[in-house]
Amino acid sequence: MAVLGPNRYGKAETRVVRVTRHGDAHRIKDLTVSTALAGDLAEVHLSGDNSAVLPTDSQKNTVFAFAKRHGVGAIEDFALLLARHFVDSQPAIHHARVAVEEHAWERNGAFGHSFVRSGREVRTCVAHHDGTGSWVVSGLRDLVVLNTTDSEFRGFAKDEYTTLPETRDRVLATAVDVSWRHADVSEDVSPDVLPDVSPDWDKAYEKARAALLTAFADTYSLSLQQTLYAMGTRVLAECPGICEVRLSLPNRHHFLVDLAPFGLPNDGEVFFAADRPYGLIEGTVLREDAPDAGPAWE
Ligand SMILES: O=c1[nH]c(=O)c2[nH]c(=O)[nH]c2[nH]1
Repeated sequence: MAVLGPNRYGKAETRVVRVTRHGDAHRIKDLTVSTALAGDLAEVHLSGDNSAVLPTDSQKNTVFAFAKRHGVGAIEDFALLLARHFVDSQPAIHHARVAVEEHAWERNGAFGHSFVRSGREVRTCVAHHDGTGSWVVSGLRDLVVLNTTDSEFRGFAKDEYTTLPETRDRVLATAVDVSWRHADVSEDVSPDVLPDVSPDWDKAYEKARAALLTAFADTYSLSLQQTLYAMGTRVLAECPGICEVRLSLPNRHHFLVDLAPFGLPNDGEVFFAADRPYGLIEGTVLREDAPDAGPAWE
């Protein structure tokens, strides 16, 4: 006998660009939005009764309509607005998860209407709402950083397969993929209304990003694991509203090239930047008194 397990459905990766026109000085928000709804959805799976199913096409349309109707400020507010809307408007839907990625653009010179896609990282968030509460995780990915010194890796365990030489000076590089959980998301659940009291998402983002970058640069690293912990603790120290930080750090290995065959020295000047395989260092840093995460990480 089979039974239906956990399930959800939605529209993945709706690409929406919202232009705001203030005279000649335009603004753009470029987002990828994914919705996922869960609730009383057994019948659609078991008997094919679609009466509880708001089509994923309608979910996509809602993203576009809300971008027009409410505008797009911080992506966390947009995600919460959508999540609350689906739960509040669909009797069968008891849980909504909305993930948003923001792709950064910069002004192209002094032109008000012209933009250059930025080489910056992608800003991310995931909002959950279940009718009684909301949870928000914010973050970023593809923040590529590199230190040319102040990184060692030695004293590690060795077995018969170990060939890695110990080093007291290496390049340390990674593409930061990080999410942080906000402890103090408003419980205001009124439909289509932004919460009265919500964290200043943009300020928290800039503070967390600055903390990550500073900790990466000023930590004398004995391992990427140690750097990960330093980055997580720095975010918690700088951002009181954040209670948990999850980091995923690929170790972008830079191998010193042997130039001796060409009669050349190589005193930490020429490296081979390998793309794979790569070490993947992952970890969570959280406050001792962090509240229960609920569905925040689902
Ligand atoms: O910072 C590092 N941590 C490791 O666990 C590891 N393993 C490895 O081969 N190089 C490194 N570097």
